[in-house]
Amino acid sequence: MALLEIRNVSRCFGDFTAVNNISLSIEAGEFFTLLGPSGCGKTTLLRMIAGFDLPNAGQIILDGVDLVGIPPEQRPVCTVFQNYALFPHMTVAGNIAFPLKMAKMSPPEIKQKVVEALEDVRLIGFGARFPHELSGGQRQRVAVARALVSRPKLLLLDEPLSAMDAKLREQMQIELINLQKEVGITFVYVTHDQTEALALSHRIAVLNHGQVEQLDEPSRIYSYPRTRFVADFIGTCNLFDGTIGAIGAIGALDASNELSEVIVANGASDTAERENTSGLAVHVVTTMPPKTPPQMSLMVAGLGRVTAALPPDAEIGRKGTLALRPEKIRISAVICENSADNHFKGYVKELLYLGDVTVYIVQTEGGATIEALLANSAAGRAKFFEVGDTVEVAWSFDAGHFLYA
Ligand SMILES: Nc1ncnc2c1ncn2[C@@H]1O[C@H](COP(=O)(O)OP(=O)(O)OP(=O)(O)O)[C@@H](O)[C@H]1O
Repeated sequence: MALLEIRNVSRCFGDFTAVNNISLSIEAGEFFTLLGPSGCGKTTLLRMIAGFDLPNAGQIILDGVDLVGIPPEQRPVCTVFQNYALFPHMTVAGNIAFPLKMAKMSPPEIKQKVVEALEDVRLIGFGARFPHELSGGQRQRVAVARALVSRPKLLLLDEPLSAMDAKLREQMQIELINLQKEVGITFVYVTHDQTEALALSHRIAVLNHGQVEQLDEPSRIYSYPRTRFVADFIGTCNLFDGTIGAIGAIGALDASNELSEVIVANGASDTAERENTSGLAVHVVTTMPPKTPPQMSLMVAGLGRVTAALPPDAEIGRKGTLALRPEKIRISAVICENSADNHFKGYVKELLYLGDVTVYIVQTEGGATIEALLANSAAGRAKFFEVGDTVEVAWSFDAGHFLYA
């Protein structure tokens, strides 16, 4: 059984449903993140785990015990907030010792545990300082130490780094990863920052309108978003609405016959009539090397025919979205023909120089807008193209990810 089981939990405020029948499990030792835009319900869910709020329906089970009905201070759960919430009149050591004093631990034991906690967050030597004598990063480390000192089963962190500048945030992210590994306590982390979620988490639940849209490892969330919302919310993504025009290999897809029901079976060498899932007769036309991944062509406004990897349950005429990350797109000057599966001529409409990379917004001849990302360091050049340059954008058939949503 998982350490934390959230079963069919809902929370309504009047007519408004902030958390809508969420179920998820978190394993012991996981760094688990609730990620979503403002108002998606992540803090409400966290508050219910902590006991500061109660669900209207559902169960929250920690280590086999239903927490609903148990007051916050009796739950083996601690929370770290964005604003640190340290006692200003107490020293660092006093702040960290506070929950141990409340638990009536003996003074020598408290002293020992405070030293260990200061070690955990690399603040040895800071015990006698007051919070106002610390930097933001140091204050948050004290808050984490105070939350961890009583060794809760679960540490909840509500946007703990959002008040920090980018550089400090990155440093604190590394510290949190290392700390979680060292202490082995399960972290449930709330953030609206997708890069933070990708960097920190073992698994991420992406929330939208009070529901989980996708629960997965960071790399899968990024590379295989399950919905259009996830593709759009995590990183930057070109999203092309398309209709499946043909199913088969690139060579066999006849441009003059876009809606033909052509199927090329892997390894098939004969010509034969088959039936597709809708019961229609389809024509097997050619031999494919056994390892060639199945493909399809999509009809996309502004681009025309786009070749893509064949998703499950593909059928001619079915609509969906091709999600294509900007870094998967290549740009070249239109001098020689590009041999990639998909290549379109256009011009650079806009660009954004970001130092290490440049974002190019390319308008294709057909009228589509495509965002591409190029690393600048490779050729030691600041930028490869200028606004107005004629270019070709290209990507391989398996660079994108097709969604039915
Ligand atoms: N006590 C409350 N009374 C009424 N509505 C509430 C209450 N608490 C939260 N809400 C609403 O529930 C929704 C979810 O709020 P929640 O704080 O969980 O969002 P969030 O995803 O954490 O957003 P943020 O990142 O902005 O904190 C919001 O629309 C919010 O206005």
